Amino acid sequence: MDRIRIVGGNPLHGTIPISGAKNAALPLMIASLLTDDTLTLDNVPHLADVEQLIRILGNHGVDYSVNGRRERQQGGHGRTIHFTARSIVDTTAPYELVSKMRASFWVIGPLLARCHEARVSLPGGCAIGTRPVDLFIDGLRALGANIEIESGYAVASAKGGLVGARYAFPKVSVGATHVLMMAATLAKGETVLENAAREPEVVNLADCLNAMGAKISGAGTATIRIEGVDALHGARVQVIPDRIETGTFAMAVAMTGGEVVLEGARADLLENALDILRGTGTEITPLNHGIKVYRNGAGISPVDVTTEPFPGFPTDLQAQFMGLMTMAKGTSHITETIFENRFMHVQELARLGAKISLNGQTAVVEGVAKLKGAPVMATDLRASVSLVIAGLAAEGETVVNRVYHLDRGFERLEEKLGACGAVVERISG
Ligand SMILES: CC(=O)N[C@H]1[C@@H](OP(=O)(O)OP(=O)(O)OC[C@H]2O[C@@H](n3ccc(=O)[nH]c3=O)[C@H](O)[C@@H]2O)O[C@H](CO)[C@@H](O)[C@@H]1O
Ligand SMILES: C=C(OP(=O)(O)O)C(=O)O
Repeated sequence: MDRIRIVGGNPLHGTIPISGAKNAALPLMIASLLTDDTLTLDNVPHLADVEQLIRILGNHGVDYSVNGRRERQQGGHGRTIHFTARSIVDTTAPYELVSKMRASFWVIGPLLARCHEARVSLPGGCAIGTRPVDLFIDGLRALGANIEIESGYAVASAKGGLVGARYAFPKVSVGATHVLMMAATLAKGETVLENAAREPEVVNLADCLNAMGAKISGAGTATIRIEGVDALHGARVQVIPDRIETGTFAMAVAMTGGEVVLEGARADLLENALDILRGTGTEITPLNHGIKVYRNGAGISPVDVTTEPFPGFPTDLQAQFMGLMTMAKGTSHITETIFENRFMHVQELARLGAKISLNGQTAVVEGVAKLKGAPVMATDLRASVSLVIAGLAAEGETVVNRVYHLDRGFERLEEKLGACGAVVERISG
């Protein structure tokens, strides 16, 4: 199993290209199931989750072809992938494929909308909480689907097709918003989704569906209206830059000091996190083509943070921010409100010398003057990268084990950090 070895202590200087967002690319790829035409996506990151979803979509009959290898080799932005689902050859998404990642469950929406039936294994994904699917089931039932859980599968049907309805999410869910929005595009009549997720990835998906002929308004607000249409057609759509990768590298610079331009990053996708970072003493300057991040030798100020649905502070940056706070000049409180088990990095950061105690869903982080390198274990995607950036700031050698988590969500991580002066290498096997 691959490991990442880091020798910490170097400030970061240079330019890091920001990749297309994993969490935007995945639902866009799934949207290809809604049409027999070709959906072309630009700026698709090269990640294990994307490759896995290609396999899952292939099982349903989606063909794909990839361009852009040359640009990628030259450090350019992502790949262009054409997805074509001429016909759906199988409406079952089997356990072996779906159990590896959460988002694969989302095929249930388009399959039901287009084929009026779906049999989808209950999902896997990062082990950061129980992650139920009740909202998907309730929402799709509101659109007229019959759904039962049988032997670990959601078995769904909608004879005669889905029918538009009003559905108010009892809790904000990104995935359930994606799925209901996709399902409603081909339903009869109007669907109104209330208390919908407002994440930029939802807006990216709505823009994509509209480019395919859907009639969606209000994405990015809590109320989304979808007027069902008879069919969708092909389109060409750009995956938005990854705001979590952006925030992660910004926090790395805040930890190590230095100056880095995050090329292609969009400040409007993570205003809240950038404001919080400014509060720690990090200079953040939006540029035309990205964001500049700078921290001089002065210490890191502690800032309290609570994770919230967008536009609040993202749970996917909580672990990285905790890494930063371990070196602050004082105590900070980090409260996780989205996932009940997303503090697995706490004990690993402690191996590097961090002082963190847990009080329910709040971590109390007492800053220390320095971290010291140690062997650590990656437990999930964002926890893994928090250990990498903490390792960059720690004295001496840190080895992060089980890095396959990282490959799900960070494209060319070692290469990007290495180009900015970090000593970081992958040890295979
Ligand atoms: C691939 C992808 O885009 N993953 C992101 C997506 O995950 P995902 O879409 O799975 O996260 P949700 O927004 O659905 O989860 C939010 C909360 O709702 C709960 N819930 C969700 C569905 C449901 O049917 N019932 C229920 O109770 C979840 O357990 C969680 O407590 O949004 C999360 C929240 O920003 C991010 O951390 C993940 O990186
Ligand atoms: C939790 C994440 O991914 P997933 O929802 O696919 O588990 C993540 O991207 O941080």
